[in-house]
Amino acid sequence: MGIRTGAQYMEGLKSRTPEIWMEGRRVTDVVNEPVFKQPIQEIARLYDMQHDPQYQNDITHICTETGERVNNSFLHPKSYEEMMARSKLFEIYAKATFGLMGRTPDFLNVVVTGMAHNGWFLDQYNPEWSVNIKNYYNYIRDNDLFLTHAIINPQNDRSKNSHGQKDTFTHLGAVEETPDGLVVRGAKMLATLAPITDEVIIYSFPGFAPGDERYALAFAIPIDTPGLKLLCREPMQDGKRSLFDHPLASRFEEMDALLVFNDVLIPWDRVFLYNNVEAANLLYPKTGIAQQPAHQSGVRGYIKLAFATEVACKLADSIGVDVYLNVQNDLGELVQNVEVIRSLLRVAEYEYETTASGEVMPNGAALETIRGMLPKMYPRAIEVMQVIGAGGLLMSPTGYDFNAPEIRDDIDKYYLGREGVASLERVKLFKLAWDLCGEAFGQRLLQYERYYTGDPIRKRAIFYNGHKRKASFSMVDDALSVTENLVETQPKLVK
Ligand SMILES: Cc1cc2nc3c(=O)[nH]c(=O)nc-3n(C[C@H](O)[C@H](O)[C@H](O)COP(=O)(O)OP(=O)(O)OC[C@H]3O[C@@H](n4cnc5c(N)ncnc54)[C@H](O)[C@@H]3O)c2cc1C
Ligand SMILES: Nc1c(O)cccc1C(=O)O
Repeated sequence: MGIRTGAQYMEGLKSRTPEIWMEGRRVTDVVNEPVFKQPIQEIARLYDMQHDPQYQNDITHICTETGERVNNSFLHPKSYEEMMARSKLFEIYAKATFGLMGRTPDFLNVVVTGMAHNGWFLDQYNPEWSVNIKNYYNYIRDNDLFLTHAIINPQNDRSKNSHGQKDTFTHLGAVEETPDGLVVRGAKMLATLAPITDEVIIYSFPGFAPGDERYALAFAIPIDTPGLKLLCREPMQDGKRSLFDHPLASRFEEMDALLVFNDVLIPWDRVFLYNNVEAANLLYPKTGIAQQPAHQSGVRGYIKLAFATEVACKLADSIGVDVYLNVQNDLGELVQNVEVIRSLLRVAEYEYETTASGEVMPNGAALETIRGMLPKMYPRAIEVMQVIGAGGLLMSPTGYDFNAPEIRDDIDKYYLGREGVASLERVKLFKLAWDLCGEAFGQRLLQYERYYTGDPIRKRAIFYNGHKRKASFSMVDDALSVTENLVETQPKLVK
């Protein structure tokens, strides 16, 4: 089959019956559910772009195995050119959502592609696992499926491991082995976009301890597998708020869900890892699913940071405050931050690494630096936007007010911006900014940038410890070398 259209993606959603709970009710018609309607359209647009002559050659390629056209996120990069073909796709998809949808299909496609092409790692433990993940990769590539994932345990008692929790099956664990597959029970979070996806893949960041064997799992199942419940958080837009008043929140709500597994049967051919703490801890670092997804999220984060910076600059210009030094200083800092991420991306791509199995990966240190800097830079961009917008962010009329003839003159007169900026233009800009820096929608985007890639504190500590292991500190040695034997040659202190 190969690439799908947006309509085929939506037909796929209609063909499934996932158990979705939101605001205390079952969601049975996800395509027509107001909360999901527009986000589905945004994802459908990404699928349609694969058929658009303007984008097709930049975001898809002909699969050498099947001869079908498939998305570039399924490329297993064996050259700089193939790595850059993925980078181009990441950028085009990110620009289509201003970087505000973090878990677009390309993200997990990259994860599964990485896992599937590093089967050597899984073969060390169980050769069936590498066959299963490779077959799964072929399946989602050839059917162009959209995945969600949940790799975090529910936030119960973080001072204890999974086997130390009060209830054995709070964290998702294996209950029993059957001839047909593995029965699992418990929960995982935080499956972004789960209600509007086709499948879910489960695995974990490193962190298992001896005794956690039953929780050391990696598998994938259809999102409507019997026994799987999706418990959604409170929606951040009800699908009825106008595009005028909420130009971003009304389009890009990325629903997050807790996944609850009630004795769900995972067919053996969908099990990629099981009952092995060492394998579960090494899956992430050893199969490239730390580095390769960080490329996609680095490009996406760059677009999102650049977008937020553009909004802050336009906001300041619209009310004439970017004539002042303090504002110029703040905006200059944001623009430089964007340049830092852009430069790090180029360095990551120019200084790519090739693995023993011939996989080309963007430079790990540069990607890890992006991973550590975006959680600081994006909140900074939002803070500057809030400081510049000041009270004006709370002082906007609604689209309905513009349509009220009795007050239209007042609106046009008192919501005017600087010379040349009509009230409609200024108000639309401030609404764009408010969605990013005021709404719950925008706060989620900020929290996303802090935590989407794991805990930045622990990731930065891992990065430092890795640096300490690898660095030579040779400059210190050089500087100290001139002072060798100084004590012996030191002239006696004569008072
Ligand atoms: C908007 C958003 C979308 C997300 N989307 C997804 C997704 O699609 N799929 C997915 O699997 N995950 C997703 N995540 C979850 C993300 O992976 C986690 O938020 C991240 O890994 C951090 O884990 P946590 O949120 O449970 O924080 P916790 O680990 O509970 O940390 C809470 C606080 O305690 C501290 N802490 C906790 N444990 C330790 C420790 N052992 N040592 C030191 N400090 C500790 C942390 O530093 C932090 O300050 C998403 C998160 C967000 C915010
Ligand atoms: N955040 C990630 C995820 O959710 C899955 C795989 C990798 C990552 C990552 O950022 O490294």
